[in-house]
Amino acid sequence: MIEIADLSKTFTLHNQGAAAIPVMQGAALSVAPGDCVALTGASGAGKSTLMRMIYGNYLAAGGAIRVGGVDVATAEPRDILALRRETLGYVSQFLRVVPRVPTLEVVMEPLLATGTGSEEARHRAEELLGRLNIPETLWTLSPTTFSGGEQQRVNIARGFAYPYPALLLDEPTASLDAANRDTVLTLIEEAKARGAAIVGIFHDADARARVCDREVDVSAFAPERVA
Ligand SMILES: Nc1ncnc2c1ncn2[C@@H]1O[C@H](COP(=O)(O)OP(=O)(O)OP(=O)(O)O)[C@@H](O)[C@H]1O
Repeated sequence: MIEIADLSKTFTLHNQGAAAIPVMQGAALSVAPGDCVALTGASGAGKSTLMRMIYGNYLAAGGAIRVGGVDVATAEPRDILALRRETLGYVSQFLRVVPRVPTLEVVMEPLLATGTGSEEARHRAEELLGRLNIPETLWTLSPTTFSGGEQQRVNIARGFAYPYPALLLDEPTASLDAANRDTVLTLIEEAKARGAAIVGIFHDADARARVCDREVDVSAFAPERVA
């Protein structure tokens, strides 16, 4: 479902005479439906960079990133937007929403965007918000003023509402209490059981052990240093 081959990334520092900093070379990764792969490696090794390249936020310098039938490394922006709508979900660490949109609509939106009827979308959103312990009194309010943990849980509800065939998870259990952490890990298990291919960054080693089938250390993709 996710196939990465010979992927490289260079950052260009425009404020320093366009200096080119290679940060990744020869990255390879293959994630089958139902598999969850954890990206590991020390801080700065390139976990977030790889994740952002898979989502199409960072441009690759070379190589291929196939998600479903689309090569994100070379796809047109409109094809990347279609891929994000129908195939590739991303649970980032922080919720970014349009102000004044109620929580329930924030969670329903990925379902409505892919043609699910509003009754069914509402039902799924209510189920997820309930499981993630967001009080019903908050559902009609915008999440912009919610606590950090509540915003994270709304973000997770939104990310798991639509059954994406591929999912990127950036520290989905960070700063959650034990009960909510358990719910998120169960949601990941359910996504795997329906065949989602998942790539995640999990600093929580126990969470990794529970839901991940493999670990890939991105330090192996560091460019060779010229001495
Ligand atoms: N815009 C940029 N310009 C230059 N270098 C960058 C830029 N963004 C990231 N880097 C470098 O790319 C490397 C990989 O960073 P990345 O954030 O992917 O690491 P990480 O493994 O996710 O780290 P952490 O666990 O701390 O989040 C780091 O050396 C970082 O300094």
